Amino acid sequence: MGGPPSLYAYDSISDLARNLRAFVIDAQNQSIDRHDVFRVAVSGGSLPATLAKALLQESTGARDDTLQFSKWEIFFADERCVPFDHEESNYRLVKEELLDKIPEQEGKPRVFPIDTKYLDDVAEMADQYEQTLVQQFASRDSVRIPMFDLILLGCGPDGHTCSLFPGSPLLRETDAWVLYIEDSPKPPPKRITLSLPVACHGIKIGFVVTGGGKKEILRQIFDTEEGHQLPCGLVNSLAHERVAWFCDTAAVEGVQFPSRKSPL
Ligand SMILES: O=C(O)[C@H](O)[C@@H](O)[C@H](O)[C@H](O)COP(=O)(O)O
Repeated sequence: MGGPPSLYAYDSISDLARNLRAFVIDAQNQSIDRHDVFRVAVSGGSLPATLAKALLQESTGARDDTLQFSKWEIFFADERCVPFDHEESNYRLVKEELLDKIPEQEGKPRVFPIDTKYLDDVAEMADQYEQTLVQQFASRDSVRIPMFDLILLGCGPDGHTCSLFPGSPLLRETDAWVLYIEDSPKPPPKRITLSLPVACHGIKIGFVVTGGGKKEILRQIFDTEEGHQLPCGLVNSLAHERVAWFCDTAAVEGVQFPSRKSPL
């Protein structure tokens, strides 16, 4: 039995971004001290923009406020099966919101996009990305399942995360690391996603959720038994205290589960 996840709520997006920055840099420093690399998985949706607000702020120069992007390896928690330059591409979003704006002196991360050259064969796309993860994780650490240093996720209004949707058979997968879906309820229909065990296998997992449109689903996820069965609720139940939720006050309105301010 692990402890409960942490729920942080802020009055403004800039407060949220400041605290998310501290959380990410703390995870970064611990990872670099541990194995000289920081392996992060990111999702799409509104997350890349909020993450960019957090990471592109000016540094105070202190170690606990310094990003070492040259030690970062960025992976994708999910991707929409569209070309890289398509407006729905998560890679494009992360690139335009964040990667292209990192100041040169902070170094360049290594980026591992989900290769979309097999657009007609989504099973092949998922296999290829699993091979990328095998090369980056298993060969180095001989692991049964990749362990990211940090996984950053969003929460859909139905409680989905990555491209793992409520009631999907994909939620029962225990073996494969990377899965595909061809009938996603959120467009576009074809998507690639980390499996639930991999999405829960981060040393730290951070959800970023903002706006009043999420308050009902957050209430379900945190305060009800049924909510624990939703994909986001399953991440909470499987990863326990390794999970931190960064929300604004609009998103947690009506949530009984106690929220706090500081992640560190
Ligand atoms: O590519 C995607 O669609 C996602 O990775 C998805 O899981 C997203 O994170 C949630 O739908 C939340 O999206 P919002 O933050 O935009 O609501």
